[in-house]
Parts: sequence; C-alpha cells; structure tokens
Amino acid sequence: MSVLVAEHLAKRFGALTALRDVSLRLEQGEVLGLIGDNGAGKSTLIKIICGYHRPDAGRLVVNGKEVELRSVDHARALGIDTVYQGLALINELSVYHNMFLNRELRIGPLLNNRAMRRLARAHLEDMGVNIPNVSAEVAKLSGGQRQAVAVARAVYSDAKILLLDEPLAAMGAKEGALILDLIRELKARGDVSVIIIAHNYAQVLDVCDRVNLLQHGAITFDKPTAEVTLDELTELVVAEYRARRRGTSGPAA
Ligand SMILES: Nc1ncnc2c1ncn2[C@@H]1O[C@H](COP(=O)(O)OP(=O)(O)OP(=O)(O)O)[C@@H](O)[C@H]1O
Repeated sequence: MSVLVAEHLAKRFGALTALRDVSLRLEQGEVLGLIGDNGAGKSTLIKIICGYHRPDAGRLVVNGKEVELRSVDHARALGIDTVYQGLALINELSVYHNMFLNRELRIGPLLNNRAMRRLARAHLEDMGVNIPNVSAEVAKLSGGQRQAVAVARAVYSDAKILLLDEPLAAMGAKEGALILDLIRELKARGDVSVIIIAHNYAQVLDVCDRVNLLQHGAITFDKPTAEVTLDELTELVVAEYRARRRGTSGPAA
C-alpha cells in the first residue's frame, strides 16, 4: 500500500519555478532515495510533504486520504516527521531537551527531566552514538553528533513517514555508517517508510529500495535500486549537468 502519494505538485517562488509537476509515491516500509542536482527542488518537495510549504497546485494523499497540510505540526500529527538540512535543533538547549522538543515527558504539569535524560541516553546508545553527556547544550557538539541527535529525535518519535533531508551531510565515516545502520533497522521493522535525500549515490544504492531523480521540477526517473547501477545513476546526473552547460537542457524524454 502507498502510505504517501503526491500528484502533480507545483511550487513557485516569485518568478522561479521550483517544482513544475512532481508525482511520487512511497510504499509502506519502503526507503525511497531522492536524488537530483543542486537546486533541483528536492528540499522544496520535502518541505511540502512536511507541511512547511503549501503547494501552488497538486495534491497529497496520506494513508489513502487526501490532505491539505496546514503546518509542520499538522503533518506531524499525521505521522510525518522530518530531519531538515540545517537540522532545526535549538543550540541553547540540552541534547535531551532537543530530543523531546514539543513532546516533553511530564508528571502532571512538571517536566520529567529524569525520564527524558534516561530515554535520550538509551536511544543514543541503541544507535551507537557516543555523546557522553545528554545534559550538554547541543551547541557544544560536533556537526556529526548534532546530526545524530536530529535523526534520533525523528526515529524515536513514532513517526510512520520519515523525511531525511541529507542526513549524512556533515557526518564522519563512523557516524554516517551508524545512521545507515539505523535506516536499515527501520526498514527491517517494516512499519516506517522513509524518503531520504542524498548526494552520495553509493549510499543511496546501499540503503534504498527505490530511487527517484528530480530534474527540471519533475520526477524523470523511478526504478528499484536492484535494477540500477552506480554508473547509471552517475551518468544520469552528469548528462543533465552537461546539457545544462550547453544550454540544451529540457525535460527528459
Ligand atoms: N524560500 C525560497 N524562496 C525563494 N526561492 C527558493 C526558496 N526555497 C528554495 N528556493 C529556490 O528553489 C529552487 C529549488 O531549491 P531546493 O532547495 O528545493 O533545491 P535542492 O534540490 O534541495 O538543492 P540542494 O541539493 O542544493 O540542497 C532553487 O533555485 C532555490 O534557490
């Protein structure tokens, strides 16, 4: 079953058309890789699906029901959670406060800091992420550690649809491998579906079930990763880049 269907989405920013006509589907338990050149519109698409931007045209169907997302909170209430490029962590707050942001554990009206600290520690440990002090401000963490906190927050949020906008950017090799492991674990659970934007095609092929290429504001390529090679993916993007330099770029046939 498709947990998410996008049909004919369009989005303009003033004179600039970021998305022309995007249709995409995400199946239950699937990890979908979204690739495309810089500025192709990948983040814009993710921001429509997470309720941050309203599309100018098109529709979204979540779990079989057409929805008009009013806000990020509305999308979250429907089980859609996001790790943005730039992370959206609050630097002045501790690791555990960030992990429980907007869904704090409480005893009556009071924050249950002890329980949040304990769970944050357990989640990070499960992920194999080494952050010695969950009470430390996230401003004091490395880029990779911050990324891991953002991913952990999304993964342990009970979201059913996870949108990861370049979760591996700023990651060291070890932390990147941990995030990939985590995505594999989610896949094995089968109840979470993921869209992941990545520029590293080897990682896309490694962890994704299917790959979509976004070009000229539309999806121009959609194949199971089992049927694609790294060379083929690289060639697609390089051909697009060359065509653009020659000024002959247009919607793919
Ligand atoms: N809020 C905005 N206002 C105006 N233009 C925007 C806005 N957000 C994105 N754009 C433009 O829309 C186009 C698509 O941007 P988007 O960030 O979606 O691309 P992307 O595929 O995610 O790129 P990258 O891989 O470099 O992150 C770009 O030309 C960008 O400058």
